[in-house]
Amino acid sequence: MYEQPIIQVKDLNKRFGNGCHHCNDSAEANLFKNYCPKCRTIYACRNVSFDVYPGEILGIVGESGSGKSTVLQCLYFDQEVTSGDVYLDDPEFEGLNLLTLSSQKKRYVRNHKYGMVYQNPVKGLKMNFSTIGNIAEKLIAAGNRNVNTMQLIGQELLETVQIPIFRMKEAPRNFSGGMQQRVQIAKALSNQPPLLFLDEVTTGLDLSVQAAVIDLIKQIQRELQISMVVVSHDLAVIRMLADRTLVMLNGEVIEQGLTDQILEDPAHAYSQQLVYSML
Ligand SMILES: Nc1ncnc2c1ncn2[C@@H]1O[C@H](COP(=O)(O)OP(=O)(O)OP(=O)(O)O)[C@@H](O)[C@H]1O
Repeated sequence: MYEQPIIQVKDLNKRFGNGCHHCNDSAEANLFKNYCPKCRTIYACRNVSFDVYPGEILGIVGESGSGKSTVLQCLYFDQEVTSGDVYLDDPEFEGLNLLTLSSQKKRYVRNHKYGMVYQNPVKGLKMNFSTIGNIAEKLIAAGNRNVNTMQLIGQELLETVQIPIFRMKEAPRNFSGGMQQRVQIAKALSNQPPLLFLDEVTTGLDLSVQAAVIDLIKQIQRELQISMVVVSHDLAVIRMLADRTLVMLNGEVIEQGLTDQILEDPAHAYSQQLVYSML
């Protein structure tokens, strides 16, 4: 049976700067890497298009500065896009380009339909709130009001991400990097979003903690069947997590396909370099 993508992203563009006649007319031809050598406008992502299917993990891999985080930030409305269309398979938003919604509606989408785990936990958590308070914050934003229910949901989520319940009143600033990422994951899952964005969630963690966070993400995907977009500069992380992968370079998607296919037979020279550097 043909399955409808949970999210469709079409021709997403984000530039930092106004552009000039040199790059506006023909960005493709006149850029050096991802910027215009005349006006220094940065074309952080250019014509990025992809679909994510229900229960699928889509990986986005590429070197630092290739535009991976910008794509997630545009989808999560942290950045205003320059142009592009994003459609969610949801009766509430049928046929609506999410990028053109009012800020109130965008907030609604963030609170009810999306979860986000940032590379830097400081962006995703209130470091001085209690851990359970951080989860409650997202639950309240999603419309929950019953304190007992929120407490129960919070405890269940902390169990899922293996944070001891007796530490739930502690602030995340007391926790290790791996624990902070786990709290972010619990918070992101609290509104039961159909779609989760994860930005370099294992970067900066030591190898055994990285492996534990990756196992947790796989377990969540298996048990909850949430669709995910996982961004990493590390192809080894993408290999462990993603069903399909986009390879980005200088703001563009240069290759996409099944992760196994890209690993076995990378078509683009840059993807080949990424794969060989992993061996
Ligand atoms: N607020 C900003 N102002 C100007 N340029 C920006 C801004 N944010 C990102 N950029 C530029 O956009 C490009 C893409 O950055 P982005 O952070 O998306 O890359 P990335 O692939 O996620 O790399 P990293 O993993 O190092 O964050 C880079 O050239 C970056 O310098």
